[in-house]
Amino acid sequence: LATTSKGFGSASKTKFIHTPDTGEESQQLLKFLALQNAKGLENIDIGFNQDTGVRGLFCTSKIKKNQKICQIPSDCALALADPTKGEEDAPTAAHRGANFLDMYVKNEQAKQFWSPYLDTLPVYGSKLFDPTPDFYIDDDIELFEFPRVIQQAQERRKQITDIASERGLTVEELQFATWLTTSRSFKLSIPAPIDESEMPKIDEKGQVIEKTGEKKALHVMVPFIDIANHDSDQSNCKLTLIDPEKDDAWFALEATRPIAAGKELVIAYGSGAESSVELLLNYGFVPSGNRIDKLMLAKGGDDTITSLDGWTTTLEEDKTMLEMAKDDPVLHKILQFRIRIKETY
Ligand SMILES: C[S@@+](CC[C@H](N)C(=O)[O-])C[C@H]1O[C@@H](n2cnc3c(N)ncnc32)[C@H](O)[C@@H]1O
Repeated sequence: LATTSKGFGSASKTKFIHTPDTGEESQQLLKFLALQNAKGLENIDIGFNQDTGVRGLFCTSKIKKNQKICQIPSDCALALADPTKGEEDAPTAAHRGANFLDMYVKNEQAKQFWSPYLDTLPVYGSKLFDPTPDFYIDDDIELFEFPRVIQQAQERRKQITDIASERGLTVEELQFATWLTTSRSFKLSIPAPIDESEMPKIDEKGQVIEKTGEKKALHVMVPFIDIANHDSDQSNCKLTLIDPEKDDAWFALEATRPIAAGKELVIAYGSGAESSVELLLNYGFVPSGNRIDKLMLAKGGDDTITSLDGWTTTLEEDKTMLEMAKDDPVLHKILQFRIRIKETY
């Protein structure tokens, strides 16, 4: 417990729910960002949630609604495609993983510049590695008993195998890079950089059509902000892009509600309304609750379920097995998912 001032002489206790991350990697990342003129770093601690042990971001002081809690210069972000081409350059998750390896890990100059960030990323098999179903063997994938999970996990694996051979990468390195980039990147819609070498376009009246205004989808990894965890129902901040048309654009973590000092800063991943199926497939975790699941399972939704008859086990059996699967992370995640779906149904 620490004490913070509330103003007017009254002091209140701030309950911290995290243990600060004092490790060398985090300290180097903060130093690197400070050198790049990042703002608001003092408002946030990188730390470990004392309940879950998961690394995340925690605010050190009271935050107002709409406050830009921290700002990271856009030069620090890692684009996962050529910004002039956007999705054309990286249409699938596996392409973005391959681009990450080529552009940052295997490019000596880029690797050196970004090493304070790259060193903070999860490594394969570590506590921070939360595998998506495509890492599982076929028999385990089947145990999810959910058609779209099985189909997409297999599809992802095929994409990875194809792109690995196309780009001269090993399947293992590309599978991990694909997980890393999918679970940590933000999809943006940005004004496409103007290609001055291109001939100006003329409209039917012979007027030059302004080259601005065109938007491209681009996935980027934003150091530091990518440590924020997800909350399906109670996020308190979001990522915003400030001045995207200017050279000195910024990525900001912006409060969507007032936040008390000590709270974890949590965002809503992806579209902001991701079902637990999407969260599992792209980020590798099953949230403890998720209002969006009701819409997903509803009649006419993406994953309509008309009955629970086809499942091999009941909700109660899954809950009993979950208790026994504490030391088996693969089975634990499969059961968490089955319980999430059945509870929603
Ligand atoms: C963008 S990273 C967030 C930072 C991550 N905790 C770290 O320290 O590198 C996304 C990963 O964080 C974890 N994560 C985020 N939100 C979570 C949640 N609500 N429950 C469980 N794990 C979560 C998952 O492992 C996910 O793949």
